[in-house]
Amino acid sequence: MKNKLLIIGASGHGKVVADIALRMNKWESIAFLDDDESIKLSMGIEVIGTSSDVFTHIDEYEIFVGIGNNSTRQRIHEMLETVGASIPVLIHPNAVIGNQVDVGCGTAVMAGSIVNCCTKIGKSCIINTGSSIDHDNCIEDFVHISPGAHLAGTVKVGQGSWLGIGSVVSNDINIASGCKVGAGSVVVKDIKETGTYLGVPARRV
Ligand SMILES: CC(=O)SCCNC(=O)CCNC(=O)[C@H](O)C(C)(C)COP(=O)(O)OP(=O)(O)OC[C@H]1O[C@@H](n2cnc3c(N)ncnc32)[C@H](O)[C@@H]1OP(=O)(O)O
Repeated sequence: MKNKLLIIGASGHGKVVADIALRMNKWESIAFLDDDESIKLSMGIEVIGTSSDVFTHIDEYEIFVGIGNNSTRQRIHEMLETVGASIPVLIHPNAVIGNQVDVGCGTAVMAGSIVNCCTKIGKSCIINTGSSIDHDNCIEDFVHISPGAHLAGTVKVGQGSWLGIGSVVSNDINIASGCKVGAGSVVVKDIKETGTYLGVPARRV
């Protein structure tokens, strides 16, 4: 493990990621990269360059993508994997992680979230504040489970899907890849096709 952490993205999501890293107390120093060159400091943490500078830091830093947009995060995460960067998992000390839970590299698990036993979470996911993911779920790579979303047991969420804030997914449901589930929506049937789904019960729009 390297003792420095570099976070790509210094705005909202990146700051929450940095906050987790500070609380984990594993790294001697933390810095940001951000493509907005006007940002020099974020949360009191120095912005030391833009994302294209990442290659010069790979030997010295562990690197984490702190960008909320799923496809942008996927693109940068996959590039980092290609060049052999060391990518940590960030889990807030006040998250609850059950037995036999796997969490992939580049995933952030935020404060107050609960991941119950025998669940697999892929790489570069966001398990956001106060969400719950119950037993035997399979959350594929690059998924974002927004704050306060609740997933019952044995749910599968396909790659790159985004479950909006406060959404609910009933048990034994499969959600296809690349879907958006709107804020407060309730999924009670399998979602088989990529698309945007809203409402109670959630329907495609
Ligand atoms: C820490 C953080 O901040 S993490 C981020 C958390 N943020 C979220 O979870 C946001 C989730 N996003 C949403 O729910 C969005 O509304 C989306 C992505 C589902 C849709 O966004 P857009 O495509 O921009 O849709 P838009 O806002 O134009 O709305 C289209 C229609 O759907 C309706 N609508 C939008 N979202 C919802 C919803 N969640 N439930 C019910 N209806 C909705 C709108 O009222 C509008 O209806 P109208 O045509 O009758 O006026």
